[in-house]
Amino acid sequence: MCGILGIVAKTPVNQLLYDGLLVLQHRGQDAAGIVTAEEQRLHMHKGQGLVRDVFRTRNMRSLWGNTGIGHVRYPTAGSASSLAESQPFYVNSPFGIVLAHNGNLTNDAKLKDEMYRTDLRHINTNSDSEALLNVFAHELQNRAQGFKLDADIIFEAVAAVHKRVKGAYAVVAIIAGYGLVAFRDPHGIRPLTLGSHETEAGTEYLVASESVALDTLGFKRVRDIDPGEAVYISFAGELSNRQCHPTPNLVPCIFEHVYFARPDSVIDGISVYEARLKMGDYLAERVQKIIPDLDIDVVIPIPDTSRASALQLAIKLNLPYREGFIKNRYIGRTFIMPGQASRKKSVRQKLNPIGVEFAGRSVLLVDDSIVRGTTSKEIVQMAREAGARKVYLASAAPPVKFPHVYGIDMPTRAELIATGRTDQQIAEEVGADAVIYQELTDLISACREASGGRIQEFETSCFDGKYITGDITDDYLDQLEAKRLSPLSTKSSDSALHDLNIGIAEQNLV
Ligand SMILES: O=P(O)(O)OC[C@H]1O[C@H](OP(=O)(O)OP(=O)(O)O)[C@H](O)[C@@H]1O
Ligand SMILES: NC(=O)CC[C@H](N)C(=O)O
Ligand SMILES: [Mg+2]
Repeated sequence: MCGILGIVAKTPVNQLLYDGLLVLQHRGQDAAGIVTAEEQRLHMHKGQGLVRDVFRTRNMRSLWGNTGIGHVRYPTAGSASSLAESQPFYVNSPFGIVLAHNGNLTNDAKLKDEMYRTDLRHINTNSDSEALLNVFAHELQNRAQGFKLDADIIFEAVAAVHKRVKGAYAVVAIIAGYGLVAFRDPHGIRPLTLGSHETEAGTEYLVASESVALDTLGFKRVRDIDPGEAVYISFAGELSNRQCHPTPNLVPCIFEHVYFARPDSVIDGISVYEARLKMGDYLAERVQKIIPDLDIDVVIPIPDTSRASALQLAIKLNLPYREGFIKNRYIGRTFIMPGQASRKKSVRQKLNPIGVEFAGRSVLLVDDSIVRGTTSKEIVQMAREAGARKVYLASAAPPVKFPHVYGIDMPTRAELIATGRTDQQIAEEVGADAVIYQELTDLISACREASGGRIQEFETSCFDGKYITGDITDDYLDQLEAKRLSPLSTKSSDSALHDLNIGIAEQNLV
């Protein structure tokens, strides 16, 4: 899952973009990039690593202009960690376009083939986002009359993108000389929100993956961008919008609410925090059913993401809630790190138990999700080493059993701890006395209730194998897995760790 951000302001945007990317850092730790625009001129700086490591003062100084976009990257299925695939991407024709993408395309192989054979465009990386940029560029070029461009032409180009592209895409882009474009796929799988800020010089606009960026940067939330909709904001700050798909249907990714998004964000009108509290309520009922005697002395969250659900679960069951694991604040999220070796090592570096909370007690550990089981195995063992009498493990999400193809790196069934195992076998695998999973219907109810009943359907494929875009076949999943399991792919994602902060790309694009 990546974080994207676009701003059209009245004064230089470099610092706003930097600060905005910092609050979206939880969505991608692999690479970061910013492009700013001064009319026809684009300035880019991007590199591998965290935002704070990629941008130095000298880089910031070169990012001139009152409009800009930014990206933090978490590489998805099919693509490895590499500088070449860091975003935003640039294409010089037509006009000069830069684009930042959150999501994952499911027909990028076909698109790349079409680019080569029909559209005569060169794609130089394995990134699906580069293909997406070139489809948009091609559709814009087909419609532009000479060098003249207006909102209608841009919206027709986005409509054409919707026809050609499948999968998940929330996008911000800049067209040199014109303005900022933002659009969302017809199911709105990935989030995208719009905010504004009034100044004496006029209205400024911000588009971001999560509302937390608006809060931090002093913008007011206007609304979420609708699925299928495109918004165009000229450099002068005039906003136009259009629904560019004939049958848009909001089916947002439920994993944003389980794990990805920050709890202080509001996505499609759902407070992520409230959704997680409700997950805790439902999970409490499951715990009561599976451990009727409630032989549990204490409820302990696995920091950070499970905290809200764990707290609510403890309240509901009338059990004490304690912080039994202390998180090292300098270690990032482990699940989105590339390579299993680094993820495993980081869990131990990240979490350390407080002995007194475990010694002689029966503990209920609560996590938001169990995916590969990397975290669970380590923390159950830590709890035992700290003297716990019994260790139960509850997950606010159901077992993750299917690859995620819309922007989360869960590509092979073999990697998922729930594949081919019963709950009892999973408990044995992680060393717990029992594992208690949320039911999928309850997870959906939690999010539906948090939406006030407005959103009926969620993208839940990693739990039930039902893919909303309708193009995911067994063959597709087999190919994805084969690609992922090839030695070349493993090597590139693990070795990427050693490259962190080494590769930096800087360009003044004219
Ligand atoms: O079963 P696994 O493959 O280990 O994946 C699931 C774990 O990874 C995530 O934590 P992460 O450390 O990424 O972030 P957090 O601090 O936001 O909880 C998630 O919250 C679970 O704890
Ligand atoms: N997680 C994401 O949204 C990734 C975007 C894009 N598919 C990439 O790999 O860079
Ligand atoms: Mg976690």
